Order: sequence, then structure tokens, then C-alpha cells
Amino acid sequence: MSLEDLGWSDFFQDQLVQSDLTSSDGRAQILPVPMRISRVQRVRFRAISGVGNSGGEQVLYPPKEQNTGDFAVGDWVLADADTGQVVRLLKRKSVLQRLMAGPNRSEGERSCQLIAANVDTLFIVTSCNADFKLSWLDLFLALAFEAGVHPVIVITKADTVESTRKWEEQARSLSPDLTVVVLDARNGDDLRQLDQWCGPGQSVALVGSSGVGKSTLLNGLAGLDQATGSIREKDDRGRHTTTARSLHRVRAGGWVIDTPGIQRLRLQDVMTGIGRLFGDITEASKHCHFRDCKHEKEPGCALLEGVSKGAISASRLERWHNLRLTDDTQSEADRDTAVGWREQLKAEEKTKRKNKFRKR
Ligand SMILES: Nc1nc2c(ncn2[C@@H]2O[C@H](COP(=O)(O)OP(=O)(O)OP(=O)(O)O)[C@@H](O)[C@H]2O)c(=O)[nH]1
Ligand SMILES: [Zn+2]
Repeated sequence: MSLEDLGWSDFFQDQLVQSDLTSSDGRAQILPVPMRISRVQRVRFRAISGVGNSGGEQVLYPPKEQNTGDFAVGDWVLADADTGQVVRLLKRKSVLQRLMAGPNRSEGERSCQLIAANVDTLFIVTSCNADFKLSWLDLFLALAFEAGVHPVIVITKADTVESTRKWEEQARSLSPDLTVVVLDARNGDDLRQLDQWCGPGQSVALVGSSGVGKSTLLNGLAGLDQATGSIREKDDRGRHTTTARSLHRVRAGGWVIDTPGIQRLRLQDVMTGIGRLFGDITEASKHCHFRDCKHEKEPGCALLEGVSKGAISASRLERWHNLRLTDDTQSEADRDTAVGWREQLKAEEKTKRKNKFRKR
């Protein structure tokens, strides 16, 4: 396996300084050794080195002033291969992270939880059943937008419904040009649709709530043991081993990072991404007459005006309000507003339907 197979590119090579490069036997070498983090634990982590092995992991320790919380699966580090000491963390191409700003934390206490680093694509996994929720998808789309990572909505369990159209259309309506893939995660041929994001050097992170089929997808993509459901990979002697790592090599040549601890996000975790995902609404809301406008029925509300003029889609505005409604970190007052707004929208739609009926 080469460094490039592991995801190394000019972006990382350009961060090396002269003293990182040595030559032995006339061959250029990078010392300390570039390695990619495959698992983060409490006091140490594990990493895969691209040179001279076939994917075996090595235990590493963070530099003195840092702890493992400063590192994410997918990170590139330079490390001393003999002692396992990390010398330096390389700048990230992308990082999926959530802002931990819970209701009991003050503004100054904001901190980030790292989810995955140096990822090209985020597979947002949901299925054709009750766990398909637009507000859940919106939050993960916001996460991808915030990180500058390409989102792909993967809808599993296509085989359990007569038609997948309803799910597909709802997902597509979330954002223009959004990529949506519908499949049976247990079917190898269906999974080939995902290969285009999983080629050599490419990295994908996988998120989804419990039971949607993440392990099934991962096992299928990696060509692993479906029967036992365990993640089995070849160690450096070619033997099969069950691993608990989070960075998995897949059949198409790339890497998939699973994120078992991240099944749910709160609005506050991804505020910047929400701002981008709903850019038109965020921008228009700056022109509301009242600074603290709740966009419910206030005079001079630029959002309601936008809807009535057709400049803002009513369903997008409803989604935006719904996000606040489903968020348990929102204040009581904000949630009431969101409820009020939803009811108003419903009433308006009812009137519209009635009028239409009368015209006939
Ligand atoms: N019919 C059908 N079943 C599926 C599909 N994908 C997953 N399943 C089944 O759904 C169940 C849950 O799948 P998992 O892959 O374990 O789901 P998960 O998201 O990893 O769940 P957690 O480990 O709880 O996070 C298993 O019994 C799978 O066989 C699919 O596309 N079609
Ligand atoms: Zn307003």
C-alpha cells in the first residue's frame, strides 16, 4: 500500500519541511513517518502507515501538550515509528466536527467534538421507513456543508417497500443537486452505486441512526463477513482479524470511517452549516423590521414577505422552523413560536385548499 492509497496528496506533502525529508540508500524518505489515525482511544490512538505494510495498525501517543481529543480518525500525523510518539499533526483538508455548546454552557465554553478528518464524502444513511426524518437529514447536511464535504444521502431497505419514489423525492427536495442513492444494503450489485466515492485515496465518513444498515453497508463495501456482522480485515500477514478500528479499507480501494457515537445532532452543534444550507432564509432574515423577529406574524417580516412574493419557498421555511421545533436545546419561547408558525401555515394551506374547492 502506498501513501497515496491511504489518502496522502500534495496537500499533505506541501506541509513537509526540509528536515522531514532524508535520504537513505539514495532513496528519499519522510522521517518521522506519515501515518493516518484509524482509531482514537482515551490516552492513545492507533494509526496505519502507508509504507511497507499492508494496513497493520500501530499504537501512537499524542505529543506532550496535547491529548487524544485533539485528534480525529482520518487525521494525518508524523510520528516516530519506534517509540510511537506523534511529532506533529498535519493541517486537515476537511474536518467533520460539532460545536458542543449545550444549554448549560456559556458562550466562552464552546468546544468542538471531532468526528472525522480529511474526508471527501459524507454518506448520510437513512432507510425507507419510520427513521426517515427530514429534520434529521437537514442537521447532517448542515454538518457536511460546514465541513465543505460532499454529502450523499443513502437510503437503505429499498427492498422492503413497493416504491421508493416517495423517499427519494423527499430527500432530493432538501437541496438542489443533492446526490441521493436508494439501495438494498445487503445487495452487492446495489452497493456498486457507491464505488464512485470509494476509489483509491478517497475517504468517506458514514453516519446514520441505529438499525438503518450502517454495518451492513460497511461490511458490503469492504467485502467483509456479512454472516457474523463483524468487521473483518486482513492483517499484515494476510490473516483475517476482527478489528474495532474506525477507518476501514473498502473493496474499491478507498476508506470508510464509521462514526458509531454520532447518531444525532442538535441545531446548536451545526449552526454555521445551517446558515449555509438555508442561506437564502438566513440572508433575508437580516432584513426583518424587528431585530428579534420570530418570523411568525410580525409586521415587516422579510421571510413572510418573501414567501408571499414567491421568493422563499414555504416548505423550506417550514423545514427551518421545524428544525427549531425538534431541537431540545431551544428555549421554550422559540419552540412555541415554531409551533405557532406551523399551525399558521397549516391553516393557510387549509384555506387555500378550500378556496380551490370552491372555485371548481
Ligand atoms: N431488507 C433489508 N434489510 C437491511 C438492509 N440494510 C440493513 N438491513 C438489516 O437491518 C438490520 C440492521 O442493520 P445494521 O447494519 O446492523 O444497522 P446499523 O445501522 O449498523 O445499526 P447499529 O449497529 O445499531 O448502529 C440488520 O438485520 C440488517 O440485515 C436493507 O437494505 N434491506
Ligand atoms: Zn421575520
